[in-house]
Amino acid sequence: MQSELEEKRKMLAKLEKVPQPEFEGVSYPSFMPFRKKEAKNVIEDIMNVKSRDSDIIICTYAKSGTHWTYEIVNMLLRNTTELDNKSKMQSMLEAVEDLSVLEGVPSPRIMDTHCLFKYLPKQHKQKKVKIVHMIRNPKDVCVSYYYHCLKDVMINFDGTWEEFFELFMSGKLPYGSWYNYELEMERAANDFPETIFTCYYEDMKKDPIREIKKLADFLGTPCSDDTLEKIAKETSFGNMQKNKFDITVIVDGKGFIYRKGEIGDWKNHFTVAQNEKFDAQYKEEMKDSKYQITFE
Ligand SMILES: Nc1ncnc2c1ncn2[C@@H]1O[C@H](COP(=O)(O)OS(=O)(=O)O)[C@@H](OP(=O)(O)O)[C@H]1O
Repeated sequence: MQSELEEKRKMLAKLEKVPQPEFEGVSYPSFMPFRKKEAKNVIEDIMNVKSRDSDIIICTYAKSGTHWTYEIVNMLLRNTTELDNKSKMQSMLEAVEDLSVLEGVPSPRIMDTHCLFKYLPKQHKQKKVKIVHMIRNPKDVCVSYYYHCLKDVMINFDGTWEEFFELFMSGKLPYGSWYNYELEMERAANDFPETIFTCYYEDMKKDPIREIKKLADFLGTPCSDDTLEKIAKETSFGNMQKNKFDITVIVDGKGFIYRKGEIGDWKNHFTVAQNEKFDAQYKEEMKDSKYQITFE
C-alpha cells in the first residue's frame, strides 16, 4: 500500500496547473474529478455517496488540522496506537473520482471534506453519520493556507503574503470564506448535536489527552489512560512530521502538510494594520457566534 501512495505522489507531481473549478461562487483545488467533470457534477457525486451507519466524516475548513484529526480518529476506531502509513484519508473530493473504490472501503470508513456542510452526502442525516469538526484560529489558518497555496499544484497562486491575506479576507480562495464555512458548521452542530462533535485545534494542542478522551467518548471507543497517552504521543506534531507519510509533494520531493504545527504563527506574519483589519472583520462576522476563539 505504501508503494501505491508513492505512485499517487509521483502522479501528483506531474500534474499540470489548470484553471480553478468553480461552483456556486466557490472555487476548488483542481483535483482529478474536476479535470473530468463539471464542478456541479462533482459536488452532486459527493452528495449522492451512499452513507453507512458506521461512516465518520471529518469536516474542517482547509488547514485546520484535518490530517491530525484523521490520525487520531483512525487510531481510536482501529484500536491501534501507531500512525497509519498504509492507507490515506478518503478525501471526498478525490474519492468521487471512482465511487467503486469508496464503496469497497471496509467499514468504518473515515472520510474528510473541506466543502460546505450542505454538500455532505445527503444520507448522512438518516444514517446518523458521525461528524468530527475541528476548528482553528483563523489567523493561523490564513498563514498555513498561504504556504500551502504557494506549493500546491492544484491551486493557482504564486502571489505575495499581502495578496493572500486580502484573498482570505474576501473569501475568494479555494473552499471559499472561512466565516461561511464555520458559521454553517455552527448552525449544523445546533441542528444535529448528537452527530456533530466540534473540537478546537488549540485545545487539542494544549491538552491532547483530555481532548482525545472527549473524542473517544463521542465515537463510542473509550480507551484506557495508557492508550490515550500513547495516541497523544504518536500524533504529536514532531512525531507526525518525522514519521507520517505525506502524500503531497513539492519540487524538492518533500510533502507540505506538516509545516510548523504551532499556535500563533500569525504573529510572525500579520502587520499591525492587517491585524486590525482582521479583528474588525472577525468581530462583525462572528458577532452572533458561540465559538470561543482566542488569538494567542
Ligand atoms: N500533529 C499535529 N499537531 C499540530 N498541528 C498539526 C499536526 N499535524 C498537522 N498539523 C498542522 O495542521 C495544518 C495542516 O492542516 P490540514 O491537515 O487541515 O491541511 S489540509 O487542508 O488538509 O491540507 C498544518 O499547520 P501549519 O504547520 O501551521 O501550516 C500542520 O502543520
